[in-house]
Amino acid sequence: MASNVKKGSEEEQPTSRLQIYSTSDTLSPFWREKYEKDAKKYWDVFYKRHQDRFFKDRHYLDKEWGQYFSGAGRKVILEVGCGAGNTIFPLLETYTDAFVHACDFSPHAVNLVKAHKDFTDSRVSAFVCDLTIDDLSKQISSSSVDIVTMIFVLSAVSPEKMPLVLKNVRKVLKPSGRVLFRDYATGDLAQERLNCKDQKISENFYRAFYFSNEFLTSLFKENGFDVEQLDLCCKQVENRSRELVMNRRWVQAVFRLSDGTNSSTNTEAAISVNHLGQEKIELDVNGNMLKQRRTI
Ligand SMILES: C[S@@+](CC[C@H](N)C(=O)[O-])C[C@H]1O[C@@H](n2cnc3c(N)ncnc32)[C@H](O)[C@@H]1O
Repeated sequence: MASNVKKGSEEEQPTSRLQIYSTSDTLSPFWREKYEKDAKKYWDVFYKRHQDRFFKDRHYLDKEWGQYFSGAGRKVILEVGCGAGNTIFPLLETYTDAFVHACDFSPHAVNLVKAHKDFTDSRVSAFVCDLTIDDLSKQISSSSVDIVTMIFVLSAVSPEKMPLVLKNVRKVLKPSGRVLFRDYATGDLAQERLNCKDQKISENFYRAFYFSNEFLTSLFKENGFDVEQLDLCCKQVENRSRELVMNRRWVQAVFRLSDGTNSSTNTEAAISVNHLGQEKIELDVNGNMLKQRRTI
């Protein structure tokens, strides 16, 4: 996180309503409607206020997914919910031939991307788009994208509307394309403690969805994707000055367009829990342990 966000400041404390979505929660109609109406506005205010200082550049992408970005030919990437560009600019730097489409429903976020020192029209097309409403194929040719990056964006969309995002993305993905996904997992400290600054989008506005393996697998399968890989990643982060041990959990996954056949065998083998630097546990689709091994 950017150093200008003060640790332990008033600003980080939830002062009002916190709405956490989970597969078992039901939102009251009032809050669902209010969130949907206000989400775009609040994210836009968030970027107006924090500019490009809140999220850190994501330098792990080539380490985690290099095999998908490299290879023959110019790769076309679509970053959905691009924010200030913390995913796209590290990618452009590493893969010097890549072309990136980047969209977000916050006009301020898209302007930050366009104002970035590494932005150039010949390599980036940045545009405003609400993924749940606007048809991506009006901006990008159908079946032309090699890789869609979905980094901490689907958790910002209400569960009822997630299928709309996946259907939208499907239109522009090549048949051989992949969706690279990373987002909050159930049991993340922010879900447990409800006071993490990551959750605060604006005054009185907090938002998150936490994915379970089962929910994520069904969501993508029901919308025409197969699971190629799915890891539950867990990391303990210690903050000595505040005497806190924080359990961060996120899901990292790769999806491809469904070929229409039943690929449950592949899916079972691919799903794993990865306690970083500690152990790797392979689960079947129902979360039962198949194998456990040390990774260090
Ligand atoms: C946590 S930020 C992640 C930004 C970026 N992917 C990154 O790697 O840093 C989530 C982003 O999703 C955007 N977003 C949320 N809902 C959206 C929607 N329905 N359509 C387009 N963008 C959306 C927000 O404006 C925000 O920029």
